[in-house]
Amino acid sequence: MHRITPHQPHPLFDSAATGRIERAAAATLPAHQLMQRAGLAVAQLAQALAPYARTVWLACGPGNNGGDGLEAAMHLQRNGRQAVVTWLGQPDKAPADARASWLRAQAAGVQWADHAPDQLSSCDLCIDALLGLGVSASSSRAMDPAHAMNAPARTIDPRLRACLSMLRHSLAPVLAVDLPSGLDADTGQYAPGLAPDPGPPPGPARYTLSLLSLKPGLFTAAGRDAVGQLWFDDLGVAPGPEPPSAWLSGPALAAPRAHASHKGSYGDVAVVGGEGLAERGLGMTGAALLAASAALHSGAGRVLVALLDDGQLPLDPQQPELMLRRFEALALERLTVVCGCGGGQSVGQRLPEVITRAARLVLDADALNHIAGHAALQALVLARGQQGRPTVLTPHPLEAARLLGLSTAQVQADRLGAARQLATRFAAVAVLKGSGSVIAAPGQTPAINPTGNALLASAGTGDVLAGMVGARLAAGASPLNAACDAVYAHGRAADAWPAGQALTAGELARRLGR
Ligand SMILES: NC(=O)C1=CN([C@@H]2O[C@H](COP(=O)(O)OP(=O)(O)OC[C@H]3O[C@@H](n4cnc5c(N)ncnc54)[C@H](O)[C@@H]3O)[C@@H](O)[C@H]2O)[C@@H](O)CC1
Ligand SMILES: [K+]
Repeated sequence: MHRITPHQPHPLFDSAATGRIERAAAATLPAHQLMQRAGLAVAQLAQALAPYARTVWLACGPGNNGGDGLEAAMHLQRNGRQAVVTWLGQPDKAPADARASWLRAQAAGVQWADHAPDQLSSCDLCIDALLGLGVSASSSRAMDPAHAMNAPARTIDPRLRACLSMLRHSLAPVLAVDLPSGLDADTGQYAPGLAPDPGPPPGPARYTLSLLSLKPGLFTAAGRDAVGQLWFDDLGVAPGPEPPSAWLSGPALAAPRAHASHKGSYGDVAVVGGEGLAERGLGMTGAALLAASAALHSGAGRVLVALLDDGQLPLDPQQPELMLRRFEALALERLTVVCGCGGGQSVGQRLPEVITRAARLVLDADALNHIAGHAALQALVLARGQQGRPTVLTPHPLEAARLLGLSTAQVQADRLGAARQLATRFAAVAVLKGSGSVIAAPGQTPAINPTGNALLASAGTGDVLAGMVGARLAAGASPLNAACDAVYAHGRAADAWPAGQALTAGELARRLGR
């Protein structure tokens, strides 16, 4: 068992893949073995997290997730804790493993209760074993048109609802078994009717022990807020031939710079964007300058900026290293172009040339919005991808929704699926930004980024990311590596941000080289 941190990459397995791993393992093991290992792991982590807990309340659902909780209750009771169990299952309807663990918990003398004990203190512990992987199975059935047509909306057992509410409002720490209950292991979204009430995320003392595999939903969408501190136990089972459904990104290997190198060794980035104030009264040159600053501080050899402001700004006195250029003066065929940051309406007329001529290309913000509205531009992006010319798209969920002709909610409902769809549709690397950014490339296993936090929810941080991707592409990284490394470093910079200091995009860009 170990704690999961962003320092290392990990393979992720969705609910279907986890099911296959489980069935393969179960076929070679004595009956009930996996649940016994799961329950023991839960009890061990519970005791390590709450060594002074006298009482442990275990909320156990009707399926095998509840079975893990019952098994853990037996160990905790035997180890001298008062294990108080609320079990929502029924002996005659429970899966065989869960029923066996119920019998073992009974024999150990756990206490049965309808709800959480009143006197739980912050030293005690709650264990959330209500729902695990079963939620994903029910969600995928609900999304299957064949079932969705006839399936009535699921009614939620009021006892389940009450237990969920107690856990979510608990002052005692909460350890979730396998997944925070209600969270879909594949999408990181809560199943209908099981989401917590809107409001700030749960308190700090929240833990999740993922069993057998790490699942994508733990790391994206609502997953990151829900899981708290994440632990993993593989239950002694290797994934075998099962390919990962996704990867959790890790840090890039440091690439030392040769002494015998010069600015030309690290490539030229050209930023095309930043509509001027004169155009429509909406000055957006700052966005392009932020992207350029990020490229500069990420190590690009030279950074050129073609502002869409009719030459109003000849020099950025804060960043004299940036070389301002008229768009017509850019030798696009030799450049890595970052296009769209603050591009407004003006970027539209530059896009056909940029898309067809740029050697390497990052498309962001208004470039993406224009492309979404113009089928001819979409065809040009696809064509360059099909010619094998490096292209990275960096949409946030709304931009992704426009590109795919979906709603933002549909994109968020399946972030991995949406990123994969974008990558296929445009033969490009797609970075779907947001909590747990997803990076997808055509025909490759997608990655989820583990770094970053809500400090990044401020104006201009997306422009900084686009510049970072551009710098890596210019230095020769593949589009997928450039995107994964930039997203990771962007989040890492936010994670290392000094407490109590506001994160601004300009400062974020300046800190990148440190
Ligand atoms: N699959 C595995 O690899 C292993 C599974 N184990 C445990 O078993 C769990 C999976 O067990 P199950 O497949 O029995 O599933 P769960 O126990 O997660 O859920 C099944 C129950 O939840 C109900 N349910 C599902 N979706 C619901 C929704 N949207 N609203 C309300 N109720 C809903 C179902 O009706 C069913 O009663 C794992 O998460 C893990 O904790 C472990 O014992 C070890 C091995
Ligand atoms: K759970």
